[in-house]
Amino acid sequence: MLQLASCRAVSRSLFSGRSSLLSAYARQRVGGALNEITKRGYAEVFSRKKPHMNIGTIGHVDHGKTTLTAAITKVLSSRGGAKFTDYSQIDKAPEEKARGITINSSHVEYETDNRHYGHIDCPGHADYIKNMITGAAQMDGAIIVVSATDGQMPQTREHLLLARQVGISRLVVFINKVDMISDPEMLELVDMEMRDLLSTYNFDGENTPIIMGSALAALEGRDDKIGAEKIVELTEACDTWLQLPPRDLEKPFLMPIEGGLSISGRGTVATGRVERGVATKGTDVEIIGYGSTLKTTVTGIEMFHKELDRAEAGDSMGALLRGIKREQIRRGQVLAAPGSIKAAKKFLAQLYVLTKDEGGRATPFVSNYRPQCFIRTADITVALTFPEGTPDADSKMVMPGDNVEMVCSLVFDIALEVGSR
Ligand SMILES: Nc1nc2c(ncn2[C@@H]2O[C@H](COP(=O)(O)OP(=O)(O)OP(=O)(O)O)[C@@H](O)[C@H]2O)c(=O)[nH]1
Ligand SMILES: [Mg+2]
Repeated sequence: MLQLASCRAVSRSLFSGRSSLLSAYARQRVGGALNEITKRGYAEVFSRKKPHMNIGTIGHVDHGKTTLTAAITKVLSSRGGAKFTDYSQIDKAPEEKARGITINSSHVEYETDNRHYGHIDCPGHADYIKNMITGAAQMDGAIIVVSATDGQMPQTREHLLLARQVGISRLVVFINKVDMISDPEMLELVDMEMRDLLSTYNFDGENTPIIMGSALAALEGRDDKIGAEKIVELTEACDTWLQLPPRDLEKPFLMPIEGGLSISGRGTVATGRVERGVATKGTDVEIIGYGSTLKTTVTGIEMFHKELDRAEAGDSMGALLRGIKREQIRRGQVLAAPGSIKAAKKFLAQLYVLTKDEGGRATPFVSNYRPQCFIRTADITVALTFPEGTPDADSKMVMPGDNVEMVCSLVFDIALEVGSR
């Protein structure tokens, strides 16, 4: 965990007559890992009648996150709150189909009576943890899926830890595949273990809602008692237990860029979730990070295939940018109000080194250790050294469990400010 202590020198609509920006976006899906806002929408103009919240599915590989995502859209679609998004529309890359696993995180949307949700289905496989972190970093709350047949597994624990680190404070648990378990004691055991594990990672283990059901039964429209009814219970638990975070509407606009694409005849779009502030058509912004700071103007905004006049903190959006080439946009940059934030390569950070039990390292490290550093959507190599004047800096070791201040040197500059995590 890393906290910046100080920065040193250290619709027929918008694009009239043409297909919408984000559907072109979904078609392009360059490099696979782009923020892929669904092309299915139920209205041309995005409605703000219900509060919007970003959630998603996390948990160990094969425990049923994608099946559950599809099942939620199916059950809510029967109540008019979603367009059904089938499993094959979520895991749709050829490699995902061939291997039967999620690699890229996918965005879907649905509505309950109380809220509009953007939902990111994350991969569980340990090899794709980068994509999970980028997905989770955009969530306000999450559903952790755990299979009743396996109970908690390594990525159940790792995802809880990472969820905590990216700032998710509440989760709902879905114990899946209960159709395969006949012994109720087994389910009780998984329930108890999950509550313990939640508490271990500083979530509220006692009060967190745990729903037991079968995502597959719900998706296949059978066994309603463990299928559809449990999905409804799950969405109700999300509505009541997951809290809408305060949105920073007053602060200068900032959107970490998750992806970019070019749409011929129209220009370049940057996508991501707005972290703070508000943008409208005509808002001037800077693109910051990985080199020079570029000045541009937002000329169009879409969210879930729908036109917006304004995007505000918490929204996942695509922003059409004037005079910007696709190559000038890169995941890890930010779009920000001019002058509100600067890029830096070198900074002093407060570090806490996780212990092995907490999901961290088993061994110490020394000066010049070069781990991967995640800052907003950026994923970048950093070299860690001791501050000037540290005695025996060359041989000094940092142990798991230590709290230390270290100088961080990134290989590229990234938008940073005091207090960044
Ligand atoms: N019996 C049973 N099988 C299920 C259930 N839910 C999911 N499955 C099966 O479990 C397998 C994995 O499901 P996925 O939804 O792909 O799992 P995932 O968590 O998204 O996997 P990754 O994204 O690769 O981590 C598939 O074969 C599903 O059909 C369930 O409730 N009961
Ligand atoms: Mg999946």
